[in-house]
Amino acid sequence: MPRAVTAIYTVFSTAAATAEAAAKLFADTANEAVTNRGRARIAISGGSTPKNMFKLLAAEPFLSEVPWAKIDLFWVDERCVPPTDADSNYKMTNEALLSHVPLPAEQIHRMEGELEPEVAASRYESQIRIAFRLEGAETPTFDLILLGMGDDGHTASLFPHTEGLDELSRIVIANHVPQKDTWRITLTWPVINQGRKVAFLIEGAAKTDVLAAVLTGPYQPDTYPSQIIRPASGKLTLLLDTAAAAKLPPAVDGTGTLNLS
Ligand SMILES: O=C1O[C@H](COP(=O)(O)O)[C@@H](O)[C@H](O)[C@H]1O
Repeated sequence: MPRAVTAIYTVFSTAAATAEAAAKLFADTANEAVTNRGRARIAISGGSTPKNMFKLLAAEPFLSEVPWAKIDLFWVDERCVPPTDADSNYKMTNEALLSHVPLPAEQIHRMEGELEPEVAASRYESQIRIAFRLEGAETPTFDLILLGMGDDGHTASLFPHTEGLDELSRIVIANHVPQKDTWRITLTWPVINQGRKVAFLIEGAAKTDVLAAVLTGPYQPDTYPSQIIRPASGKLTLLLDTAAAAKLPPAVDGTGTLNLS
């Protein structure tokens, strides 16, 4: 039985407004975590969607508002390529964000996509264990996990019908993606669901149908891996543009709620 959660979606008229809301969520959550726990541990996604948010975070007013010195930044997933490759999630983030902000290098925890996938996954799991000071079977609770969604319904690097969807005990895995003839490194879904705040940032008409299937269709996480994201907090946040939200129940004053059971 999937966990019951409330999905709260906010719909913005432009991609720029969606990116600004995501940047605000990042800044507010980082400040809240630093106030409450002295540090903020945030995991970000790659692909193309978060680029505008990263550019906003690298400029005022967010540049001054974000407590960079107290943030540990992690990735939700990575492609198995070197950090200089055009496909690298790290490269995009470095160019749009990291090279412009005072985030200390030792607090930037990148996945080593250039290594053999299993090695990269196990090294990243160790890196997380050290950063979170985990003991034994403890798993990490990120303050914020920012997710994207592909037009095939994948999230993180949990693609439809891949073995990674069955992993329940590890923190990080190498996931073989036959449909792309490649490997990916990814946080596992139980770890994503343990995040204090878990939010999707989704834009564009290419995602309209799959988003409606994920939120309003039957529960088929093997086909639509994004459906497996049901945070333990009981709340799932989605920041959407009008195109992505076009087939969801209409939002009232920009916000809609769906009880996922
Ligand atoms: O391959 C990936 O795809 C998803 C979605 O990317 P987008 O380009 O459609 O925004 C992304 O969330 C993930 O991090 C990335 O590795």
